[in-house]
Amino acid sequence: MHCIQSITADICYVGASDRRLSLFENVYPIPRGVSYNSYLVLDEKTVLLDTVDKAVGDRFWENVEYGLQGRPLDYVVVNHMEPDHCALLMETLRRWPEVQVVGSAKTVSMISQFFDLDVSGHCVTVKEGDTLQTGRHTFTFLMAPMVHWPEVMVTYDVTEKILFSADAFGTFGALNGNLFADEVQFERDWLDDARRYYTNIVGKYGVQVQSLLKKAAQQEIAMLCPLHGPIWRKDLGWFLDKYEKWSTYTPEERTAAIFCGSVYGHTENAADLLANRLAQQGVQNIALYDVSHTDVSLLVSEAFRCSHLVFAASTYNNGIFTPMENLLLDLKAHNLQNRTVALIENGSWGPQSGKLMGEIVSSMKNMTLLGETVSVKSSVKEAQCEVLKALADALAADIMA
Ligand SMILES: Cc1cc2nc3c(=O)[nH]c(=O)nc-3n(C[C@H](O)[C@H](O)[C@H](O)COP(=O)(O)O)c2cc1C
Repeated sequence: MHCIQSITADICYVGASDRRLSLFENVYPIPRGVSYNSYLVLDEKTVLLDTVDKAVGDRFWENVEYGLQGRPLDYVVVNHMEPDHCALLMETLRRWPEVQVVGSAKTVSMISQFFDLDVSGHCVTVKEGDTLQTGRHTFTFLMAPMVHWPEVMVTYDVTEKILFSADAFGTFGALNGNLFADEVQFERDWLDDARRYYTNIVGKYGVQVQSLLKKAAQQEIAMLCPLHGPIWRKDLGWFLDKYEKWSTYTPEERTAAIFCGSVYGHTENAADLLANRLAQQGVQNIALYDVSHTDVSLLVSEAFRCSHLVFAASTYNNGIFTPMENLLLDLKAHNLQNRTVALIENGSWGPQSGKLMGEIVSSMKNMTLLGETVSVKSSVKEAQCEVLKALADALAADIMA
C-alpha cells in the first residue's frame, strides 16, 4: 500500500526505508537501516527527483503512481547516478515513455554505462545555472562533482527555496514516520550516523564539499531534501556548521580518541593507563576503541570528531597489527588532517609498530606528532608508567590549551 507524505502543498515524499540491509554500499553496517528518499513535484508539469534502490521498488512504484493520480510523469531529475538512487530509472522510462531525463552531461553518459538504454531522445542535459520551468516552480541546477561521484548535481527549487541536495546532508537510518529533523532528537539519535555517513562516504572530498557549501550559501535555503535521512526545514545552520567542520577537517570536540590494537591486552593496558591519566588531568569524554572489535567506519568517524588521536598497537610480524594498519590507511585515504597524534607501540623482540605508524601519520596533511613514542616490550613496567604519564600530561595540556 502506498505510504507517502506531503512536504509542501505540491511536493510529496515518495521514497521508502530499508531496515533489512545490513551493509550499506556492501561495507558500512547500518543497524538503524537506511532511507532512500525521492520527491514528486505536482506542478503544471510533474517532476520526480531521483528514484530509489531496487530493494524498496515495490513501495516506490505504489507511492509514485498514487502521487501522480493518473497524471503522466513529465520529468525525472537524476541528481546522482549511484544505483541506490537510479536503479529504477529504466523502469521509470518504461512506465512513462514520454518522460524527460534531466541530468548533467556526465549523468547522461553514465546512464548508458549502467543501463542498455539510449536516452538521447529523452534527455535534458543541464549545466551549472540552467533552469527548468514546470509551471509555478522554477528549478536551477548546481553542479557538485565528487560529492561524492563526478556526475552529481543538486537541484534548487527557486520557488520554494528547497535544495534537493543529492547525497549531501544525508545520513544512515530508516525514516520512521517522522520525515523532518525537527521531529526527532537529531543530535541524540542521528548525529553519530550522520557523521559516520559523511566521513566514510564523502569525507575524502572536503574541498569539493566546501565548493558546494559556498554555492549553496548564495541561495536562500528554507529546506534541505537529501537522498538519505531526515529533511531539514528548521535550524539548518546547526547542520551546515557540522558540514563546515567535517569538510574542513576541523574537529568538533577537543578531546582524545584512543585507538588500540592489542592481541593479548598488554598494549590495551598501556592505552587504559594513558586514558586514566588524561582523565585525572581533567580531559573529559575520552573515547577508547579496540580496533579489532569496532567497525572501522565508526573509528573513521571518531577520528573526524576528536582533536587528539592516540594510536596504540602491537608489532605484528614486523608490521603494524593488521586492524590498526587498516584504520591508519583508511584515515589517510579519507584525507584526514589537522590532528595532534600520539603513538604507543608494543613489540616482544623487535618493536616496529611505532615507527611504521609514525610514517603513515607523517604522510598525512598537517598532522602533529606529540611527544616520543611510548615503547612497551611485551607488558607495561614501571619505567613505561612514567613515560605514559608524561605523554598523558603533554596531551592533556595540549587538549586544554
Ligand atoms: C602473531 C604475532 C606476531 C608478532 N610479531 C611480532 C614482531 O614481529 N615483532 C615484535 O617485536 N613483536 C611481535 N609480536 C609481539 C607483540 O608485538 C606484542 O609484544 C605482544 O602481542 C604483547 O602485546 P599485546 O598483548 O598488546 O598484543 C607478535 C605477536 C603476535 C601474537
